[in-house]
Amino acid sequence: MNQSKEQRILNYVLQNAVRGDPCSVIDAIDTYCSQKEWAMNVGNEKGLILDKTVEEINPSVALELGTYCGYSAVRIARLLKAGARLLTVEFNPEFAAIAKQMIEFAGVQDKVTLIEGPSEEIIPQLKKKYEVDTLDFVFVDHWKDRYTPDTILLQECSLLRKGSVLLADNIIVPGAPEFVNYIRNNPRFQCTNYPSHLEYMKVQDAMKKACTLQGEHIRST
Ligand SMILES: Oc1cc(-c2ccc(F)cc2)cc2cncnc12
Ligand SMILES: [Mg+2]
Repeated sequence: MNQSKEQRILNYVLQNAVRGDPCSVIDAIDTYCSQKEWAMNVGNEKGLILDKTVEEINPSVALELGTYCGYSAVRIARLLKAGARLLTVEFNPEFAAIAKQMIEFAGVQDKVTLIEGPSEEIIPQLKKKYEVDTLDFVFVDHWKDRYTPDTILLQECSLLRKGSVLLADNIIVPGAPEFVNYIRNNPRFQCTNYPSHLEYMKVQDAMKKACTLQGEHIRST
């Protein structure tokens, strides 16, 4: 049976990157996906915006929605301080299997908990099953029609505190217009737009950062 694109990406990393070196894994994926086969990793241009946001927040607990091959999980985990952790959620079992190997090869497995399943089922489990109090940072990079419902669900599950930061990919392509409308008009969030380009392409894209101004449990008087 012929290999999937994601398996080919992993094989290229295993043959061209250095085990235990996250940067070499990131570079190998970017090289393969810019020269051989396009894939929906956040890529290096938007990846630098992700890096800056993670370094600014220096999160103790981070959540990623949409693991795919593990590119951004490795990108985030390599920047986490000792004892900090990333929970990453992937719905597609094939993608999750590739990401698990990618994360282990990069040597960041001790910082990353990969959870396979639909985000709407996993988010309500984070407090009890995954011992999360609140999330310092959320990277939103899964199916665009889940951006808004999952942002609402994070609030309903009291997972966002004052200062929690969401960073959403693909604001322009494929686009998340409903999410933009929701977050822009919500007084609970302070938004910042980061124009960029679609990974490995000369197509306009953008990321949106949303800072939580008040937590779920702190009701306005
Ligand atoms: O970064 C992304 C890009 C694209 C995508 C696909 C096809 C196309 F033509 C343009 C863009 C899809 C994504 C789905 N989930 C998460 N991230 C994604
Ligand atoms: Mg994306």
